[in-house]
Amino acid sequence: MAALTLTDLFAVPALDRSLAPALQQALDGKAKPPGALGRIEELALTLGLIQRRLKPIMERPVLLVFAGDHGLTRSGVAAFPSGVTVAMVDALLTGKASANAFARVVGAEVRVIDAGVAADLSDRVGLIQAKVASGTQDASLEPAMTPAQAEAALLAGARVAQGAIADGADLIALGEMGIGNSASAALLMHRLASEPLDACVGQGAGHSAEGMARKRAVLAQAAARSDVTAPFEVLTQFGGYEIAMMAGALLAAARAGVPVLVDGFIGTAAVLLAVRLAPAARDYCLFAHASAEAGHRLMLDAMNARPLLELDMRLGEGTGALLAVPLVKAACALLSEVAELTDVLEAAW
Ligand SMILES: O=C(O)c1ccc[n+]([C@@H]2O[C@H](COP(=O)([O-])O)[C@@H](O)[C@H]2O)c1
Ligand SMILES: Cc1cc2nc[nH]c2cc1C
Repeated sequence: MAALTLTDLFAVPALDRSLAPALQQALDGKAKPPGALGRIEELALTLGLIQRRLKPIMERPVLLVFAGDHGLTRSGVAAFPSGVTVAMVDALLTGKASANAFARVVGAEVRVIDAGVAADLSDRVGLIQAKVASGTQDASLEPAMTPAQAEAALLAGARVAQGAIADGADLIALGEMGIGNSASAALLMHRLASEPLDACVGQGAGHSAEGMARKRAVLAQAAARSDVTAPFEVLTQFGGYEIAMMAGALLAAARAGVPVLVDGFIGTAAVLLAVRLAPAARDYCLFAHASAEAGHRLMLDAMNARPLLELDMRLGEGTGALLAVPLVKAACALLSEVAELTDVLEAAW
């Protein structure tokens, strides 16, 4: 098979809506008042359209956790040291992180990918090795990555999603781990959603008032360095590798007709990037939760997205996406398992 190119990856087909009337009729005919299952009915219709089936199936959800480091941390945008990225990759690989625990609860598989961690992880068992570089450059001083690195990261993310889908994944959940990536995501949001930088900056994994002031100042310096707004250029200027790979994974899943569960602030920034690169990708996304990170709501609004859950979470790793898996499964079960109202009434009378 010919190697995937960015042109292929950006050619996401528009969602085929031809089954919408039949799906709506099926939902209205179930043993319940029309519309009584609210947003689960909306979700069921979306899943039917994406899978092109009147009875969508959800048997093998797979969480992809992309990990990467950020040169911006050298300028003090994060409260935690970037070594925490490695420690959490090890926790994720050994089943000890929150995402692993939640994945066990909802019956999802977890795959962990080295997108650009600033440490040699070549000896880690079970880690998908896709490192483009050992962390991005410090985006407050220079471009986070080269165009060739951005392209490599988008394509590597696509290949990881294609691999999971080839193994039977029928739902891709996107997660990430990367100290400093809330800073990178804020810069992406600023440029891709055209929001003032201050509205895009939140506390990330945690910050004192002094830390927040430093984060804002460093990001203002980064934003002043380059005025790009075109999505690929915004990625090269502001990073990061795990964000690029999540965007690539979404585009590959959309092309394969596989729905994607979107997690928090950083995952949503990756989706915004993907949607600016290929607008049709938006219709393959299921937005799992509203993160407590300031700016997340506004970023969701930029894509007209209404998240399923609101739990005041701001962890990342895909934890919010995982908690929405049972809702997705329930939406499938509604279309495939619930009786027709006419059959139920006939049986009773
Ligand atoms: O998912 C979110 O909404 C979210 C919001 C804030 C922080 N995080 C996580 O915290 C890390 C980024 O925070 P920071 O302060 O290091 O930029 C990264 O590992 C993310 O997974 C995640
Ligand atoms: C401990 C820790 C765990 C995380 N998981 C995702 N982002 C994280 C950030 C930190 C700091």
